[in-house]
Amino acid sequence: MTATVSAPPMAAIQFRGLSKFFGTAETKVTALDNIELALPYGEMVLLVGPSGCGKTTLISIAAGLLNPSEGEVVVLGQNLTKMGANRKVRFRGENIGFVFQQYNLLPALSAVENACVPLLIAGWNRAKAIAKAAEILTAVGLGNRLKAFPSQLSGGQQQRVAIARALVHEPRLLVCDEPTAALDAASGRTVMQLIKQVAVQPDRAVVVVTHDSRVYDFGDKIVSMADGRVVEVLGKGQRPHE
Ligand SMILES: Nc1ncnc2c1ncn2[C@@H]1O[C@H](COP(=O)(O)OP(=O)(O)OP(=O)(O)O)[C@@H](O)[C@H]1O
Repeated sequence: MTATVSAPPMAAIQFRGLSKFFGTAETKVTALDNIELALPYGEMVLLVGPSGCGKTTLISIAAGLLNPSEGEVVVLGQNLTKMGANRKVRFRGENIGFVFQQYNLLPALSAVENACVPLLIAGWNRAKAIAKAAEILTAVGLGNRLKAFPSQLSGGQQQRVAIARALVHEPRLLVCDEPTAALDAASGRTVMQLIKQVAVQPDRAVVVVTHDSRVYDFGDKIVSMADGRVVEVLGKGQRPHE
């Protein structure tokens, strides 16, 4: 009999009464205003909305990179708001993968060396880390470019290396901030397809911040934000009002 992996009972990410302010007094900016939102396992959730509406701030809090000013965030069953700084760093390293608009690859390292960095940081032996990184690079279609340096790869290929690096330690939450912004339409679609194929699993969660309406079709859910608030949560195939 095949073992099936099913979603854990609770939401992958829960924001409860979450607010974030920057600055004080007359310079005070409300980046997030009382967010109540639960994001599920097993889906690709797109976070959309105009520039400055709070998307990056929200995923930075979900990823434990930023603390909220008010409210709570529970990620993969752990309340980050109550977690000490050292534990949070460990939790992040073990459970969260990041993909950004800039690929942030190390230019002196080959594709496979770049992709295995998180494993080396986690203490893996080099040969095992390289083998695992090669496996995931193959899964994202770069099995024949393992030894290429970033400067020898196209933008779309470099983003695929960055995706492999983000997924190599099998994180249960993948957070992507504008992953297709620097790519042409075709490469952007390939990258979204890969994220969907490789990262979306019943016991994992994927959140993608995007301005790129060309990739809205990939969202199982679209959370639309404005002025630090969630304005609507749309199902598959629905489009936000622009
Ligand atoms: N470190 C900071 N200090 C002061 N204000 C900040 C800081 N980070 C974000 N903000 C402000 O908080 C608000 C939300 O910013 P955020 O970057 O989350 O928006 P965004 O929706 O991701 O925008 P974009 O799509 O342009 O990346 C903006 O008004 C921004 O200027």
